Amino acid sequence: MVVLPGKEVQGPVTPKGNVPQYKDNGFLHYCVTMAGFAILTIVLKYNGLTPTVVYDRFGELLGFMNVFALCFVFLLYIKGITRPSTSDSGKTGGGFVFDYYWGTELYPRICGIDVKVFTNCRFGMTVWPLLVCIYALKSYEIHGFVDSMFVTTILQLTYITKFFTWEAGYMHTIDIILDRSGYYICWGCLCWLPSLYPIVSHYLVTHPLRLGTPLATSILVFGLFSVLINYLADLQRQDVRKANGDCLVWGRKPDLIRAKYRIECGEVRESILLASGWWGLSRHFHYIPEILLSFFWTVTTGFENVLPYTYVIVLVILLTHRSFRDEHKCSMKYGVYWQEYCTKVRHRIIPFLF
Ligand SMILES: NC(=O)C1=CN([C@@H]2O[C@H](COP(=O)(O)OP(=O)(O)OC[C@H]3O[C@@H](n4cnc5c(N)ncnc54)[C@H](OP(=O)(O)O)[C@@H]3O)[C@@H](O)[C@H]2O)C=CC1
Ligand SMILES: CC(C)CCC[C@@H](C)[C@H]1CC[C@H]2C3=CC=C4C[C@@H](O)CC[C@]4(C)[C@H]3CC[C@]12C
Repeated sequence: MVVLPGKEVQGPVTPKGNVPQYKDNGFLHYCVTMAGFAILTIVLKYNGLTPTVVYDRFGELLGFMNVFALCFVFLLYIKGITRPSTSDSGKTGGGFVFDYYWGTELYPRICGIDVKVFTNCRFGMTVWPLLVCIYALKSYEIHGFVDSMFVTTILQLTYITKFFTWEAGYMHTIDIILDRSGYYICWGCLCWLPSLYPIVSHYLVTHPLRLGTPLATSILVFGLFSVLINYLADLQRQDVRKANGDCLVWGRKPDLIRAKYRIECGEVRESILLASGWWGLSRHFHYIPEILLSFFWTVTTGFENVLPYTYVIVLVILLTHRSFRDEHKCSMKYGVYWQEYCTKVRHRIIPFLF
């Protein structure tokens, strides 16, 4: 976060009128981390050691991370009250338990390091691919090449690589602009994400399944297609806003709503809501390929056990709940303009159904 070069980018203006600054070096960080991991793995191998010790002692690591995260969240709670980094901070009035859960600061920084970028991107989203590689290595040590592990590894790594190419876009999501740095986001990214998100790879170490080339290839192709759609949808709204609507969407002039909103100091600003392309099919169409992808990387485990499907199930709940939270936020922010968008695009996630 500190040493690697990157373009300075700005996040969206906060309710208190602050404009957070970021260094866009996420993709470089990801490449350096993965290359570092590969080199260390080779060095360890030459010395008769292996990184798969992380798999063997994962319970202990997770136990430590839990204690660390709970203490860290408490320190953030104190910091937000006594030494906040910005004016987007303070108690909510909901009492200690709620403030501990929700956090007391939107953009805490410690020694110049943005805490949420660290916990969400540089820890949670970084530990995930490392664990996926470690579990794949462990499986290889025990069973040799297994196609189900190969397919799930490729799909998860492609998805995570996609995330890092788009990390600056993530700075515009509700995790960053709405959720404070408290138990929910912080413990979630330090403990919940590393234990739940790579669960399929963890499961396959002890439950290898030979799919055969036709099935493995089909799952891989469908999975890669799902990542592509999800990526294109996220990119579409970003590109339309960057071009201020002066561009083509699916070969046509885009259907736009120029939505006005007011920030807390009373200043009026304008933003674009895209009502065509992926964003004209439903208001959160991009959640469908996101869920399908997780299904494809999980179906590699077969249908014997529901355990590896935990992530897919949680994701369906999380994204449905998120669509409500996000729409509440947009409706508060844009008022009649959001209603206009909802009238044009009637369905929330599944076109013609929901
Ligand atoms: N695997 C996981 O655990 C999860 C993955 N994801 C993925 O992360 C990515 C981003 O998540 P997402 O929930 O979309 O979060 P975002 O916050 O990026 O999306 C919602 C925001 O986009 C803007 N917006 C909404 N509708 C439109 C529109 N029609 N045109 C232009 N802008 C619009 C609004 O922000 P504004 O205020 O700027 O107008 C809205 O708050 C997705 O790919 C999603 O699938 C998400 C959650 C969990
Ligand atoms: C405490 C728990 C019950 C809940 C924990 C929630 C968080 C760990 C997760 C909530 C939203 C998640 C994410 C949102 C969007 C993302 C973009 C995507 O491209 C990659 C995944 C992620 C960063 C994802 C990560 C976990 C959450 C922050």
